[in-house]
Amino acid sequence: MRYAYSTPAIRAAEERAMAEVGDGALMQRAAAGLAAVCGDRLQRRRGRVTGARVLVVTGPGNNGGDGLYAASRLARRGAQVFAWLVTEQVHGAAWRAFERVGGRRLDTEQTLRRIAAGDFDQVIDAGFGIGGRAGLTGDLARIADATRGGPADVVAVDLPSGLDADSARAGETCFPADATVTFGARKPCLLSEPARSLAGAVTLVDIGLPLDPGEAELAQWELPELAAAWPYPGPTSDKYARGVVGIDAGSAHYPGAGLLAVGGAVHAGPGMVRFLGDERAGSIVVQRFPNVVTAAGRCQAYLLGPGWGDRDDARTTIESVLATGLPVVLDADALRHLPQRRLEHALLTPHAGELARLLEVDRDRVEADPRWAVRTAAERTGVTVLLKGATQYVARPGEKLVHTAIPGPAWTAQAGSGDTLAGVCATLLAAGLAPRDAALAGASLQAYTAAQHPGPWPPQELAERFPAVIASLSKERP
Ligand SMILES: NC(=O)C1=CN([C@@H]2O[C@H](COP(=O)(O)OP(=O)(O)OC[C@H]3O[C@@H](n4cnc5c(N)ncnc54)[C@H](OP(=O)(O)O)[C@@H]3O)[C@@H](O)[C@H]2O)[C@@H](O)CC1
Ligand SMILES: [K+]
Repeated sequence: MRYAYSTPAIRAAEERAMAEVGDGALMQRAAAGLAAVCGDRLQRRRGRVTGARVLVVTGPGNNGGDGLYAASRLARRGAQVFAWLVTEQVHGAAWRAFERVGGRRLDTEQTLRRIAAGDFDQVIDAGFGIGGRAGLTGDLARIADATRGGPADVVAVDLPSGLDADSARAGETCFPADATVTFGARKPCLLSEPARSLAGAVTLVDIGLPLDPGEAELAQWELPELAAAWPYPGPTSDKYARGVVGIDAGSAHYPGAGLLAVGGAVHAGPGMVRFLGDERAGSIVVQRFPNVVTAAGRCQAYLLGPGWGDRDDARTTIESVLATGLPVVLDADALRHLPQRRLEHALLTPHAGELARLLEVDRDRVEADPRWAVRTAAERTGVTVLLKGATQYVARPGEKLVHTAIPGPAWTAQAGSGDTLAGVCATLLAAGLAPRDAALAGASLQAYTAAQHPGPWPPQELAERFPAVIASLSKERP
């Protein structure tokens, strides 16, 4: 599990740590970790650190201090180090250390000229860290622009300047990095798209911040969580132990949605799938999946909504399934017909547009603050909510911590992916997983499968790769 902490939590932990080890020690630990990563990257690119030309884009606060101290360490390994100052203000002790090793200050025009000439092997972005605000202005924006796409390896200190540490937003202007070295704990921006992609490969340096996962803002699943949650059958499992899923998806207008939802469910390993939707959709489903049953009967979880379109009995269908008290995934068109009361046993799986409609806000508001949106929806509806998208957030009512699924490539951003995912989640509910784990496991499986099989696979073909991935995951089980 990867945890991310908000800036106030990190600042509070920093104070506790500083009370113990004193001022300065944390920065030295940070600078040592940063210099190690920068040195390794130089070594890999050019064979050695000696002779490398390194520019530190130096901000006025401690982020700038980290960068200058790290550059001083690289200078002691033979690098030539330069600094461009964002303002005249600079961390005094770090600046003196930088000057002592022969570090040189460049003015803006010299810096831009050298960047344009491809003169630097590495640019250390030590503009702003957790004290930073979204967006860059003035000469710093020019320098970031000039560096972008050039030959220098860009290493961000703590987080890329121009990002807001606590937000998923990418901002209009920022300093995209090839790698980010972050201190003490990950920041929410480093786990949330679109900000996440601007940070490159993230290394977490332990500087001894006393942080408790109970204070975390975000928790991202990794393979061990997925493998541990996945319901592998035991030696005596029968189809009811594995779970029977009832799927009402698709319509005469959208018969494909039924097929896609069933495809997701079938390839996630249910005991049985009952197709309870439109008759024409049902005949296509059975042709493709003869193991699917169309007769009504015992189910252990349901999926309602994909490809329903407009349907007169939407509300009554939802109510009758809710009345069973069995777990249910409410997806797509079912989300337009939710009862106006707190629900139980349901998992809602909206994308940003559907969540915006649910919350009666603009889609921009959801995209600007997805954690707020998913938490608010969970509080209002009383059930677990999975917000689908480039980062997939899961919130439960009464819980501040928001989880995210294992991230995957944008190949899954296509029509039909949501239908498939809803089928997987329903299968996991039928197997007895709690809604939060079903949401995280379903979304993680789909993303991880797409990462293992990159390319424009249609969702139904990606689903056909689930079984092999599920089998291989068993190696990760505790
Ligand atoms: N936490 C820890 O344990 C440790 C933390 N460490 C390091 O300290 C970093 C935090 O340092 P920090 O508090 O000095 O703030 P920092 O990010 O350097 O910003 C400086 C000032 O810049 C300004 N400013 C911001 N954005 C701007 C913008 N877009 N355009 C223009 N100006 C802008 C803003 O001032 P304002 O304008 O708001 O008055 C802000 O206060 C942290 O990220 C890590 O690298 C490590 O040393 C190890 C231990
Ligand atoms: K930075």
